[in-house]
Amino acid sequence: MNFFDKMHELTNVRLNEVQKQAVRYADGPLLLLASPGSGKTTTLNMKIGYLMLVKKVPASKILAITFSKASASDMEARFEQFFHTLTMERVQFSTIHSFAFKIVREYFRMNSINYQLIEGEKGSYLHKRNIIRTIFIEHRKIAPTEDEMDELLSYISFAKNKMVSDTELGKIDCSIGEAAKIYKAYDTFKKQNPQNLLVDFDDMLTYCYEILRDDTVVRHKYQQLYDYVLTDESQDNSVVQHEIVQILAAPQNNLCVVADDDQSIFMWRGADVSRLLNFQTIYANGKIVTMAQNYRSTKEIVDTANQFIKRNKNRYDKTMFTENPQGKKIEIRNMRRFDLQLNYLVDEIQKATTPKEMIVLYRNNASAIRLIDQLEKKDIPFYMKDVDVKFFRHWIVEDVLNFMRLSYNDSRVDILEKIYPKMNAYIKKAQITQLLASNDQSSCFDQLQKNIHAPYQEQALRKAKKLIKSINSMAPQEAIDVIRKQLGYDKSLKNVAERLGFNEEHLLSTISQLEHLSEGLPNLEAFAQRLKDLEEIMQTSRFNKNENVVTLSTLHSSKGLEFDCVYMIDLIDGIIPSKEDMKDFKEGNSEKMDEAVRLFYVGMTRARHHLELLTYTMKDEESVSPSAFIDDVKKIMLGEAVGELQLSDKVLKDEVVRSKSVVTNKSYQTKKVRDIPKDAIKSRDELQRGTVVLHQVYDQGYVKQINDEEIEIIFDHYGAKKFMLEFCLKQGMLRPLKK
Ligand SMILES: Nc1ncnc2c1ncn2[C@@H]1O[C@H](COP(=O)(O)OP(=O)(O)OP(=O)(O)O)[C@@H](O)[C@H]1O
Repeated sequence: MNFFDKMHELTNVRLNEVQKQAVRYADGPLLLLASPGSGKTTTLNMKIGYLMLVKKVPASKILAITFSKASASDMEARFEQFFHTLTMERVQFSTIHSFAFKIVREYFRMNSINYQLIEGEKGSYLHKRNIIRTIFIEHRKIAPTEDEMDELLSYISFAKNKMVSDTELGKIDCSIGEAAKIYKAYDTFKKQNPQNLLVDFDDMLTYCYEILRDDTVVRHKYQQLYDYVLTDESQDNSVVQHEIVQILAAPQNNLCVVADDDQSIFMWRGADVSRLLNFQTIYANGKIVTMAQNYRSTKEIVDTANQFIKRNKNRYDKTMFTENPQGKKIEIRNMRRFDLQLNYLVDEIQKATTPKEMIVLYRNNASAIRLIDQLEKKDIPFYMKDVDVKFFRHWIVEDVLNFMRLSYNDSRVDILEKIYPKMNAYIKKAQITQLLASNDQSSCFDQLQKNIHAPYQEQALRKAKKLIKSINSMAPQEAIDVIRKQLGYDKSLKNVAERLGFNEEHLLSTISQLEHLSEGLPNLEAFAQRLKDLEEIMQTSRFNKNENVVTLSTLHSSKGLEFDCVYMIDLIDGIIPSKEDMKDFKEGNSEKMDEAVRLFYVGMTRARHHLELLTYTMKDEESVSPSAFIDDVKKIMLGEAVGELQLSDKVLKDEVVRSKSVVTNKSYQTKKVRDIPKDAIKSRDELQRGTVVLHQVYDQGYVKQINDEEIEIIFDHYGAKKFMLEFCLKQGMLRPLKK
């Protein structure tokens, strides 16, 4: 009996002709282009079995590399299931990181180099985040916000993974001033003691690559160790990862690269799909086999997704097809309002007999907050993939809670100190400093009345005191409304967004989410408790993994999964595609738009039988436009040609007017660089001791000291602060005060 018949008998899987061809092709470089659901994991496993059982290759000579831990264990489990009766030998299934780290550890040991890992385990002073934070403060003279930290971490990781040279660092899109300098300082810091290196996850890859490149002994050892190298999910590999694989497979190049360029969605992490697109340039004798038969989804879903992805031009042209039955139509639901989408979804989940066959997909984690609130209220359990509790730690949430805390006791100057610039009481930093120094236990507002800095402050303080006291006995929803509108918090958010280039819409939507979460709660304590509870519910949802419950996931985390029913939600312009995707696209750069299309495609192809695309036209009293991708899908379903993307003008106009960016998981690429004001001070000659200036962030102040490198300004509200002069001039941070 031949190998394939035997496998059919044992596993009940009969490989198709293309899959067989991929299995048999053992010698030389092979790119196995696999459409979603085409059985790539199945084929890869069969190939390993074929190498061992037919070609008699010892398991120790085969290296199988995957991108994530989950796929390494998934491959191993499937291999075990297929072959446990046929062989006792075990193949090495590694993630690229664990394999690289093995080589690095061994090299360091041999050369008596000590190292310390600075990523993974939180809390230590020498943690990657802490080091970068300290360097940021040294350079920028101010602490980074959480968003800035995330953006900087992404930037550093991206540069490392893309192997960007020092001279090219400045060309990477990043809104953090001096990002390149911080990057270099971080790298230098890690290597300051060559006998005791600090190593983060990205360094494992870079060191591994450098060792393999430069150390002939180590390189030969590993090249001889493995006769066959196979890599899964290779569309997610970054430049440095591709380099490592390329060296390991040489010189015989018995390399099998399994990938789907249409599912490449980690460009923002440094994934480099061009390596796949240039496979036959890299390997002149490289063979490309396309596995396009989808075994997962109905014909309706496969055909629509296949047409949809063809919108992207820079890809291997393949036509996904299926022999599965036609199935139901893809449902497109355009609701009038966001909350109707929410109600509908909760209803659907509640009605489902096997909720574990259901997944809700969204682009941004923020989409899950109100959904889990509703699910919890209805006592519906769920499993959340890659839990992200950032929302509950957001500074806006902390601000609102601080307003509420102050309402219990307005003598708490420590709390007032955190929120005074965010309310319209004209309180200055110097006044807070005075309050902190005094031992007075009376109301902060009463104390401030004794020392007002302008006549108009008297009434403002009286009003603020009254409002803050009043919110204590209000229902939380009403209290938040007072904080937003009467205490001036919304206005302060708009100011922050304008000055720092934050996404105003995202800030307002965060506070508006909070307001919704407070609906129906009786008092402020209940509100604070509700936030804690929701965070805990989210965290503990991981224990529901194998239960009969619905799964919630970002589109990014859904790769590799399959479900009977898939609900893709919040499909509006501004989210998918995001404003940045649309803006770049209009300006002739389609990279980000192409990735958004792939993300949408990954979502669609998770569904076996039932796919619903949900959108709406109103959110938080504002009109929004259904995603341009929904129009595409509609046209495909009606058999119409898909033309130019019909992007919503409204979103783009808003973008221009408000000059703000959108939040997605791709922070380093999506932040918009703030426009430099026309009247910004550009020369050092315009500044001297005593010059009164307006700073983009801290408002009015005067120059206390200035030299060629630094400028120190005393601000009316924030006291003394030092800045790098060059940065201030280049970024237009200072403007002259108009008389
Ligand atoms: N030749 C075949 N005949 C029948 N079923 C098959 C065949 N090959 C694969 N399958 C089935 O198709 C489904 C999808 O296979 P697999 O999970 O390997 O796909 P995939 O290519 O890894 O998908 P994705 O890229 O979307 O994650 C599995 O249920 C698998 O058993």
